[in-house]
Amino acid sequence: MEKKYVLALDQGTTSSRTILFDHDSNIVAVAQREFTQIFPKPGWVEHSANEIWSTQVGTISEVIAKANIDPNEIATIGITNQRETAVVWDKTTGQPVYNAIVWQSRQTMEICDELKAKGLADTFHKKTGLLIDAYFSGTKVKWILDNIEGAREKAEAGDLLFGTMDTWLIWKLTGGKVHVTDYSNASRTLMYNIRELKWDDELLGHLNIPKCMLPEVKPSSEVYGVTIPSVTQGVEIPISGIAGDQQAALFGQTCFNAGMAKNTYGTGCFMLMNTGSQLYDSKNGLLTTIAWGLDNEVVYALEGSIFVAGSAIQWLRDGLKILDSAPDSEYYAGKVKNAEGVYVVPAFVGLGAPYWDMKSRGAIFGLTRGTSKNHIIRATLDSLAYQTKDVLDAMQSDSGIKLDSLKVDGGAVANNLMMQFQSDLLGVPVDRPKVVETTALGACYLAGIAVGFWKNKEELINNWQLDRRFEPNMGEEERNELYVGWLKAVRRTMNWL
Ligand SMILES: Nc1ncnc2c1ncn2[C@@H]1O[C@H](COP(=O)(O)OP(=O)(O)O)[C@@H](O)[C@H]1O
Ligand SMILES: O=P(O)(O)OC[C@H](O)CO
Repeated sequence: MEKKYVLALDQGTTSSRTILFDHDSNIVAVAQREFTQIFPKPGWVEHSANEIWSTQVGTISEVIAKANIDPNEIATIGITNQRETAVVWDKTTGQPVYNAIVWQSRQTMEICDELKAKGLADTFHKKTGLLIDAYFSGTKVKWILDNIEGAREKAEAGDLLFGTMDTWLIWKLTGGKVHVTDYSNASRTLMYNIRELKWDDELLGHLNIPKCMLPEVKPSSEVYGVTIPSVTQGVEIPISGIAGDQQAALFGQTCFNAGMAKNTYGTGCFMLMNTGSQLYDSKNGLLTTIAWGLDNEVVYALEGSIFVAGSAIQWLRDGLKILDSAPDSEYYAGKVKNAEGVYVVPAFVGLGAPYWDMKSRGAIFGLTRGTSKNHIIRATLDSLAYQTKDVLDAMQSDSGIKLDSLKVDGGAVANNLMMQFQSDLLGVPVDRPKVVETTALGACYLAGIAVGFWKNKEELINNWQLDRRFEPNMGEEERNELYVGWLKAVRRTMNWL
């Protein structure tokens, strides 16, 4: 039967999505299921790996039914995922030994402090391109082995497996046969040497993690295995693409050349710049990471990771209950001229790039008797733009490359007011593509290339289409004044705990 489609599984922080794309990169059908966010203690964030699996597999059948296609028409599957989130499971029973510890979670802060106190920051940084921070998987795995009774003995006996969500899903999709990840996900674990492309024995020693529990690391585009028919409507479908969601979005935005960058506004906000074969050692708090492995080469990226972006809008909705829905934020924010001196610093789980302060916490500044909920909503939206300026400035300084426009994507870019403010604040145009599901698209491209559905990446460039360009419309003086206020506000949240 003619292969007409590629299926992308996008396992995000708040929902599992499956999207069916055709050969021209059009979305044919989407299914999405949210899952429980577990907050056992302040600053801790966990997910049930079994619920992640059940929501993801549920969306596969849903999408096939919605699109009304024969599953035999699906050429292949690409996987993309929230990165760093770590699960450890028993390879015989298939049961996780503990919840998945989410990238945002701060429960390994003490382990990080201990590693830093031993003077290991440079060693980890040189080998992994990362910093010692609770964000990355390594200390999460150590925490599970240290805290769950019997886990360390079992891990050492080879009975437990570790995976990020790509690895977990592929293991489940293949009926427990395949235990793999790709370079882009491995590069977020704090255990992978991004220069020598191997799990690093010295770092594993410092973290006390047995190597036998780690997945095999592969390029981002090759056939890793096939699904068991029971999960894909009675048909075996190859799985041939894997990338962490932010790297997948870089690929989906067709940022194939060094110097090209994108910014994704989802739960968090992540700016990545393709740096080709070059590894930049950031002087400004950015990470060096692997973008993808393809065509026998590894492409590197510079990354600015912002922990709280769209989730600050969710906080307005679910925490403060001053919004019914995230899109309503645009309406309320538009009722005021600007934030009128109010700044929201959403450091709910500390601050990521470029500050890297696990001990800062969120704050609202500049309140007066005239402050309304509209100002707070406006200032919360503005915080996405300010945080983006922080990382863009760092990136331009590190790379010496001045961007003449910024490609954006992710759920929150639907907000026109926020996009306009972003362009005003950066002083460069902001380009929003027609398909903002670039994460899923990137996974789809990587998978499609592996099986010849698309010839090569050059064929994909023409599929990128502009939806809207936001042009800057703010004077230099106003921009600087606003930004100075933001920097002052951020400084005051730091080292709070
Ligand atoms: N119109 C909007 N304005 C502002 N934020 C929005 C809007 N629509 C969605 N969001 C935010 O975008 C996020 C969802 O984006 P998505 O790319 O699906 O995230 P993720 O992949 O991290 O789960 C949510 O945090 C939500 O609050
Ligand atoms: O779920 P998202 O889209 O916010 O992405 C999470 C990141 O991969 C965390 O590093």
